[in-house]
Amino acid sequence: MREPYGVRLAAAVEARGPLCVGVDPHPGVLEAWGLEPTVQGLERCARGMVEALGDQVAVLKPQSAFFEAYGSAGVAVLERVLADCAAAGALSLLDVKRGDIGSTMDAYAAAYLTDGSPLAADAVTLSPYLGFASLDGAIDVARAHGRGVYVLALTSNPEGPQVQHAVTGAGATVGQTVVDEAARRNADAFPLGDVGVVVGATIGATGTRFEHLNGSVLAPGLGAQGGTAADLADVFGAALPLVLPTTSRDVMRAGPDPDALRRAARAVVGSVAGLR
Ligand SMILES: O=c1ccn([C@@H]2O[C@H](COP(=O)(O)O)[C@@H](O)[C@H]2O)c(=O)[nH]1
Repeated sequence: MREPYGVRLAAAVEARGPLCVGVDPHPGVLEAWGLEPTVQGLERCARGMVEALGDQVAVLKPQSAFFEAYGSAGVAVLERVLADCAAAGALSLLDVKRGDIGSTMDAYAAAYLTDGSPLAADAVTLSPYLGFASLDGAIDVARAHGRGVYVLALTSNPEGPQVQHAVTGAGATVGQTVVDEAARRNADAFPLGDVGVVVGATIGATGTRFEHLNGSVLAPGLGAQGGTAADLADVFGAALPLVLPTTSRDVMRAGPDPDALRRAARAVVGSVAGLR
């Protein structure tokens, strides 16, 4: 029986430091690595990232879109990348941003959160815009299998505030509502619940309150999107101990040399570890 995701995440961060490195085999990254934009290039890049960092960082986050772009052969590479993460001892967080009606969410949960599925990851990203409760079935499946979810709350892109800063009938912003719904599902968990949220490092001070969240906050946007370690302090303040910063291109551009990738990842850990 696998321990709960929140327990496994806390242990991984304690052992390896607070960092999630994204595995985004973007065409520009393949080119910089001297690889062709082919399935072979995709596999060399993505599995090279896990070879270099799988025994170094707490979490690796493959971005599904860059694998799906190559069709079934690309998805097969993603399956191998997820298996590599498990073998290397890094938690895998599959960035798929799924969100649908409950019955369809059950199928996504079977694909990404169920033991024995070739695409199962330790955690996945989910979108709450069909209503947070539409995700409850997937959250239940994640829990039953010692896995976790990260729900989009305040994303790192400049278009996010149009939706996420809107105020609901109950008087809270949409982003705060997502954080509060996650907090309800994490009540009483120790040291962290299994329902995380995604909040960009780029969003500035929004006044969003995290004190009851009791879950992980995935913070994308460092590096290529302009976010810095100092921004994390502004965005999260006292909630910094919950924050799992994530960066993809900023580390990947150091490759393909494995030592250079490790140095790049260590530099990011160093820049954020002192803030916590
Ligand atoms: O709000 C969000 C949610 C997810 N992402 C994803 O994270 C990486 C960021 O890549 P960088 O190269 O570090 O910019 C990418 O896969 C996004 O889809 C995000 O950026 N913001």
